[in-house]
Amino acid sequence: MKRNISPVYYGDYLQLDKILSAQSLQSTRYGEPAHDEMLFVIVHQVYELWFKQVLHELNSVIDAFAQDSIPDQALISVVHRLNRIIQIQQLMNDQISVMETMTPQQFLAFRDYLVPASGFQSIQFKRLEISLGLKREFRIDFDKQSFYSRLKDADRELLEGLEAKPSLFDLVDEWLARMPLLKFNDFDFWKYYQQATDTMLSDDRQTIVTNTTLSDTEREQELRDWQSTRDNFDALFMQENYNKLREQGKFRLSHKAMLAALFIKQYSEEPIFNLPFQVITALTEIDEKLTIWRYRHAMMVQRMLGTKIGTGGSSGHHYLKKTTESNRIFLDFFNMATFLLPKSMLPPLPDAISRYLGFYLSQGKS
Ligand code: HEM
Ligand SMILES: N[C@@H](CC(=O)c1ccccc1NC=O)C(=O)O
Repeated sequence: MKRNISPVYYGDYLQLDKILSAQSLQSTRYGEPAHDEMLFVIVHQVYELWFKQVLHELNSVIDAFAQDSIPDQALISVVHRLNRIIQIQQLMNDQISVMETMTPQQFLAFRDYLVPASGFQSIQFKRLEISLGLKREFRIDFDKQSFYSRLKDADRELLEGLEAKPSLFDLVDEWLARMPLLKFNDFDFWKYYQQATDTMLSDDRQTIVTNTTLSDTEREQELRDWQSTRDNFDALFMQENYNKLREQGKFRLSHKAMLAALFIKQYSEEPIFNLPFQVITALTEIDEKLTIWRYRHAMMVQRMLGTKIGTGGSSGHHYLKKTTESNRIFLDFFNMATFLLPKSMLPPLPDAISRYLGFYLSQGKS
């Protein structure tokens, strides 16, 4: 690495003149400055800086998955960057409590000056959602319209351009579906898996039927839930059924990707599956942390505004709470746990396959 020729000065390097003179308060334009508006502005600016860093990491991960093939070295750096995103998300979730040191009344001192701005117009947040894989058709109605009506033309065009590109979800789906692990000459893994899961489900049904503490209505409900789990299992082994449920929105991953992810989760301790397993785990964590952020933000809004409508025109708390469930992206990675078997019930892999999966570099002591 080359050494710098001219000396660097801390404040110049970080362009603090720009950052530290960028807190102009709306309240000063209309009267006495509201003391707490400074906190409100700075907290938002800090969020936007972290969004920038998260997008920087996320875009490099998207680039890696967009390549024709992804070598293990690239996956190592993908996992590293995804884990960095997770740590930043933790910070962003914790930061809600700093905002919550402002009381509702302190907020009301300057809230009216903010209309009609709101977090809806955070382009970086929307970029984050879209790049991860939130499709417009999944958004709730109010939010679908906000795309058209509440943004400046240039911002709207930028987001629409991004919606037309493959998201991280799309690329991960393709990557999983391409995995060559599912065909092993004469060993039909899924047939064995189906038998094992049949046993597990029959045991579950028996438990419901013989549970004397359940009322008739409770038992009927549990049996209905059991049947729905049974249907999901059947779909797993029959592509046509799977695709039907997928059209109804029960699954989002493609059938092939779902099977690959399940295989990876079941055999996560096999060395060649471990990195893909870490990718799946990190994406699950990112979805969970984003959902927690949405929930904490919605709670903060309830605390600040009760049931008042938002400055952006939504119903406020009610709208935000709904998005915590409807805007999930990697939900399949959570629900997949339904299909997991305990290690003791797993089909033993034939010798040739385990040898293929293992790293036979270590020879053991002789
Ligand atoms: C006093 C604190 C806050 C209140 C009362 C509040 C309130 C709201 C409300 C009511 C909405 C719905 C849009 C509307 O109709 O106005 C909203 C959306 C949003 N807010 Fe906040 N907010 C607060 C702080 C923050 C902070 C610190 C951030 C961090 C960047 C943020 C980011 C967002 C984002 C990204 C949305 C859009 C969410 C979506 O469309 O799913 N908000 N906020
Ligand atoms: N939507 C909020 C106002 C608000 O929080 C806000 C306003 C301008 C810029 C960012 C905001 N933060 C998040 O929505 C409200 O209805 O009070």
